[in-house]
Amino acid sequence: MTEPHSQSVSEAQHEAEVLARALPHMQRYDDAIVVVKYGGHAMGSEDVARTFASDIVLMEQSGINPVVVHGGGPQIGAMLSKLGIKSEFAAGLRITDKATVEIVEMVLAGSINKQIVGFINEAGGKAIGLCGKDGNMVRARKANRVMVSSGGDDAQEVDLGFVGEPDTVDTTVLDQILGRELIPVLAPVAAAVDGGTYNVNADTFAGAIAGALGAKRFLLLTDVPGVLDKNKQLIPRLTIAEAHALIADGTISGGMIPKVETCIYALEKGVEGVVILDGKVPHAVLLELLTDHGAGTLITR
Ligand SMILES: Nc1ncnc2c1ncn2[C@@H]1O[C@H](COP(=O)(O)OP(=O)(O)O)[C@@H](O)[C@H]1O
Ligand SMILES: CC(=O)N[C@@H](CCC(=O)OP(=O)(O)O)C(=O)O
Repeated sequence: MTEPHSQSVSEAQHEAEVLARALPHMQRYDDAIVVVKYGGHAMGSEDVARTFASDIVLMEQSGINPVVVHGGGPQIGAMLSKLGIKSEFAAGLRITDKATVEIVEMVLAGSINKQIVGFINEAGGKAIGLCGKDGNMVRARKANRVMVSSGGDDAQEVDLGFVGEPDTVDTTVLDQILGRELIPVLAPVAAAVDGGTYNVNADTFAGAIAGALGAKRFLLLTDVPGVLDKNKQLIPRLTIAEAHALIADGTISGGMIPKVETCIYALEKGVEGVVILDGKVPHAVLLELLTDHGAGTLITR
């Protein structure tokens, strides 16, 4: 046998061993619902988005029921600036006036949603793009005003406009879709309880969906390796109590606060485990679900 041939046999053997090691993980998640929040920063390049889409199809083919909830903050920002509409954030949430909510709906429920649906379908899946309005899935109430400090002592109360908090989640449509080889892809736009449209933070929307579906795992794909400690080192595991302590001492700040709070909400609603991980790492979801070492920060009760 020549050297190159023996090498390729051993490589193939290695690949077979990797596949075999995935079996117990596949069995653990057989028929389980896994909600994956795909953040706007994690979308990165088209190559990364296509790899993500094929991983979602592989999950579905392995007997897992994936539910994708996507964000698109940077993409909304780009469209608003193209149109000359100024946009500001308060407490990590976009202050959303009437003109902005129309663009948010257009970008999230329109272009981004259909792009992800397209990539999943090109990878051999059958994705269905929906937003919270479809089938009355998520109804939202107006978000509370938030306190924003302007540097000095004088904190100001800010009205976020058309920003909503999930009020009720009706899973009828998702119950019809899941378990039938279909992959729901959800945009975080919701109907207002009193009519109209609300812009909902994608993490919050995904947490509400994961909680209502009683998902086994809730994965949040972002642009950092997970929750980092004060020395910027990855914290592989956290309990709810430890997460609260890290928020209180300032280790967790900015956009990571609503993310971790959403994780805590989902865990309290019965989700077994929540993982925050880097969506820009190729095959991040497969690494987490189907390998022994997992990825990111796992938060459990
Ligand atoms: N302890 C921490 N560990 C990791 N990231 C943190 C931490 N504290 C604050 N952050 C910030 O949170 C950001 C992630 O939140 P966000 O930008 O809202 O993500 P996404 O757009 O994916 O929803 C990180 O890029 C980082 O700047
Ligand atoms: C109220 C609010 O802030 N909504 C977000 C919705 C999109 C989102 O959350 O996208 P990421 O996950 O990519 O950040 C926004 O307008 O940007």
